[in-house]
Amino acid sequence: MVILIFHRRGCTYAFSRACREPPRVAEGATTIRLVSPEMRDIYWETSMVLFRRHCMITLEVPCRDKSYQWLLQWITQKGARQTQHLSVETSFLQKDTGQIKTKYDFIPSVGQHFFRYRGAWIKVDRTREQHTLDLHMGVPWETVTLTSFGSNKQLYYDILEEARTMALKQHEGMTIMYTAMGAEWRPFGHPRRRRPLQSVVLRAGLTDRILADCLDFINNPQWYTERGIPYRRGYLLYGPPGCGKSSFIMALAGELEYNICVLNLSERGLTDDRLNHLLSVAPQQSIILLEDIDAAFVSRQDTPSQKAAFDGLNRVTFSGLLNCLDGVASTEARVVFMTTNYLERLDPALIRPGRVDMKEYVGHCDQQQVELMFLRFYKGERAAEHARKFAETVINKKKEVSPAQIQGYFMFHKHSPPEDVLTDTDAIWTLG
Ligand SMILES: Nc1ncnc2c1ncn2[C@@H]1O[C@H](COP(=O)(O)OP(=O)(O)OP(=O)(O)O)[C@@H](O)[C@H]1O
Repeated sequence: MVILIFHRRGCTYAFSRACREPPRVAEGATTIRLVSPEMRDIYWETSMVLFRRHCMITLEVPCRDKSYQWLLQWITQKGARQTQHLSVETSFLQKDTGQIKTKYDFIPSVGQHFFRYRGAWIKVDRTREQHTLDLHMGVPWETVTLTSFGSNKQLYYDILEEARTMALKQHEGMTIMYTAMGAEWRPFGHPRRRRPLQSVVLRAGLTDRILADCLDFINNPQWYTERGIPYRRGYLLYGPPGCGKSSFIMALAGELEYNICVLNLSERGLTDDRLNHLLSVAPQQSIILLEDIDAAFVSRQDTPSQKAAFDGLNRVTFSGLLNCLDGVASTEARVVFMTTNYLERLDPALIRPGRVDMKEYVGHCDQQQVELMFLRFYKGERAAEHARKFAETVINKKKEVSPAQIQGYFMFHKHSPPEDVLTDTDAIWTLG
């Protein structure tokens, strides 16, 4: 068999004349001069066809895949070269001061780009279908294809891992809120800075009790598997408005390093099937939050006319929700939080153990909560004494007061000395 060997761009290639074997880098080969430039081109083209067939590896990432955006951003960071074609992605970041900063990311636009990774050149083809839509998002269907020499799949695995880690790092210390769009979850708004758990002041022991229960649940999947119990846990926080139910769930998610998937059960078009699907594809490490759960359904005690008003709205049914909650089985911890202002309006079937494992009342302030809230707002030598006095005055008024009202009052007196805050307490109930 005749082996042809030639040298091109620093590499020496060899292939059989009969073209039955793929070309390979020849061991110990020396460059040979081919008789004419035409011959050289023919050999080169032939060898490249074979080379592509046998020695190129491509990875196709469709826009519906979770890693699609990560990958585009990673490629930009790695410095896609030989391209002047960029598209912009605008996002918002919350700084430590709470200020929102606008961030512009340039990502490779539709077309061809090249970058180098671990010594290998990689070609990026970002293509957009003109006639195919991603039906859920209503945007043209896109694909990114990476092509590189060799047959090492590990290269792509490493790229995807790096892209994922880089994307997660960007949101370190942040809580991402997801909302349901079609059949999938999409982040909405900007990722929020984690709220410290102790900034939500609940009755003594309540925060620790819920946190300990969540941690126990998350850290013991084995316990559930061994007993054949679905690995999920449901929580219900009920109580008057402005007492910290939503704020606590946000802060708890931050503490657990979870994100939050908010589901609006009253949404038209949220059918039982869609709900079921959404619950089973919720992002990893996320809390499913069903707020104001009482507003989504008519209770069994409601009048026929009230029930009729709900009919035909193409919404999730009560029995559909019960089934979905039962069916939320997944290999990783599934945490569902529900909130309501009206516990008595909830159907007992919804809050029976298994669907709701822990029910906690989050109510108006007691003296200790008022004191702690004061201390979170005012510092100084006499802060403890002022806090005690303020809390006594407020509680002695014998009127219900929510933490939101106390917070509003402190914000009104943001620039007042603590002494003034002690004298104007009636304003707590009259401010906005
Ligand atoms: N216990 C608390 N400690 C600190 N701040 C609180 C507390 N409760 C409420 N707040 C403040 O009051 C505002 C409203 O709170 P939040 O929305 O969490 O109340 P909620 O109980 O969920 O109300 P709703 O039932 O109306 O949804 C927030 O800005 C929050 O910071």
